[in-house]
Amino acid sequence: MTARVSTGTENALELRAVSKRFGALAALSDIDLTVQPGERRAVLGSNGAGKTTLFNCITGDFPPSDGAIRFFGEDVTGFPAQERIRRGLRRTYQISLLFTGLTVLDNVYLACLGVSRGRFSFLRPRRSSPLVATAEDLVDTVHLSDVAETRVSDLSYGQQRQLEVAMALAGAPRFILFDEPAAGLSPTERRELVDILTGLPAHIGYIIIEHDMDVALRVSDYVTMMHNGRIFKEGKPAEIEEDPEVQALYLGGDDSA
Ligand SMILES: Nc1ncnc2c1ncn2[C@@H]1O[C@H](COP(=O)(O)OP(=O)(O)OP(=O)(O)O)[C@@H](O)[C@H]1O
Repeated sequence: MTARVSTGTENALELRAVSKRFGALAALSDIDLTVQPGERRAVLGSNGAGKTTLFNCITGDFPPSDGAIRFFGEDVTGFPAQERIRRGLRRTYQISLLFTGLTVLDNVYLACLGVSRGRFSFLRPRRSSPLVATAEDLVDTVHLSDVAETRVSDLSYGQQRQLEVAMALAGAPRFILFDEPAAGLSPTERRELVDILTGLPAHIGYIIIEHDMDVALRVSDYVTMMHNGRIFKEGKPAEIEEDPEVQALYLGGDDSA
């Protein structure tokens, strides 16, 4: 496996000895993780491995029990979620958070409005608003221009997941956490999502939690495998794919690693 060490330059994300306990349960134990700017990282692991807990600690949805988290060099361990968003961190959730009665464009516009500090307005968006143009660009980035004026409730499930990617792109993020964006998608929808993720601007790094090994390996530069709240393996996609221990865990259902 390729070793990942800090180069001394500013990393996008750096976790040092991060642990999270829920009572007696250690959901995360001693996690060290370094992700460089623009890097695309997949986090894989069985149910309960601690992947979503890892995201929650990084976003500030809840604090770690121990350890430190740095975002582009700044210690954000004690920062509330909103402060991390202001610094360019975004996430998507397993559960959809879309306004289903509004159009695709309105959803993205509202996401842009929500992250543009101090510019709240109760008026309907005007076509001339710069934020509308930004929202249109984001809709295009996720291949939804043809349905920009369609209500979200009339979109396919796959299109709704694409829309969630657009919403995460609002407000010029530097880093995005994608929580199982391919879950429930058809093979065609998965290919579309892979195209969208691999086509994102190069400066935007991300971590993607993904159960589908094929999707994870295609959209990432580097892979972190978790099991029982710990990192047990890291490497490039090709190394992970060929690793016998990973194969045993993923294909054989071995729970003893
Ligand atoms: N708020 C919480 N309170 C108590 N236990 C929790 C909480 N959140 C997570 N856990 C527990 O922590 C462990 C890790 O859960 P987590 O959701 O992070 O795993 P995961 O790898 O994301 O799994 P999945 O793939 O099923 O989403 C599990 O045993 C879970 O039951």
